[in-house]
Amino acid sequence: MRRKLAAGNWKMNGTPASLDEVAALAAAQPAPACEVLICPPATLIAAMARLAGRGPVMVGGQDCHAAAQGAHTGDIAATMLRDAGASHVILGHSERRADHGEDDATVRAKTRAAHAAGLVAIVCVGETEADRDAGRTLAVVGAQLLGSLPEDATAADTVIAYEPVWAIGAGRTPTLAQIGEVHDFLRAELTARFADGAGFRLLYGGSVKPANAAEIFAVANVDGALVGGASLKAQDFGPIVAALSAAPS
Ligand SMILES: O=C[C@H](O)COP(=O)(O)O
Repeated sequence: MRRKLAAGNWKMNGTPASLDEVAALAAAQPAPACEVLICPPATLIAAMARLAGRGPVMVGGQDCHAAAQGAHTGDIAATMLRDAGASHVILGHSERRADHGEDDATVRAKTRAAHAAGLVAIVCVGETEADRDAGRTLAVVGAQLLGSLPEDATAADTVIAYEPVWAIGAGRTPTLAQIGEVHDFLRAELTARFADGAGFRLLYGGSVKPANAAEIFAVANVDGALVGGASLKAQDFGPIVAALSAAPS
C-alpha cells in the first residue's frame, strides 16, 4: 500500500506573507487522507516548519548540494535543510537540470547526500517535447531514472516525480493514457531494479490544477502530484489535496 503524496513546489516564489497560505491549507485540510508537502524557497523553510508544527503539512527543500559542507557559495547542504525543519528535498527538477546543467550523476550524488541527512528525496525525470515527438520518451525517462538513483535507494527514502518538461507551467498536460504509459514503465523499471520497487511513490507533475487533478489521480501508478503554480494558493492546492485524498488506492 503506497501512501499518496501531494507535494507543492513554490519554486522562486513566496514571501513571509505567503506563510498565511500554509495556515489556510491546514485549516481547509486538517486531516487529509494523504501526505501533504510544501517546498518553499530556502528562506522560508524554517519559518514554515515552525508554523506547520505537528499539523498535516510537511516542509521540504527544492535542491541541495552533494557535499556535506564546504566552500560552495550560494549552495545549501542537505543537513542544513534538515536542521531548518525539512523532511524532503526535490532533486533533479528539469529547471535545475536546464538552468544549472545538472546531469544524472549530479542528481545521484545529491540524492545520496539527501539520504545521508535523513531526507526523503523526490527525484524528477521527464522528457522534452522534442524527445516525445521523436518517440524517445521512455528511453529518456528510463535513462534518467537509472542514472539518478543510487543503488541503495528505497521506497522509504525516495519518491519519483514524472514531469514532462513541455507540460510544466504550460497549461497543457499529456493525455491520461500517456501519463499511464510512463508511470507503468517507471513502475516496471523500479520493480526490476529494486527489491521494494513496487513501493516507490510515483508523482505526476506538470500543470496539475483543481480541474484536472481527480482524473490524473485515477490513473494507475499515479500516487500523487508535484504541483508548481497551483500549490501557491490554498484555494488551489486545497482542492488538489482533497482530490488526492478521495482518489482510489
Ligand atoms: O515542480 C513542479 C512542476 O514543475 C510543475 O509545475 P506547474 O504545476 O506549475 O506546471
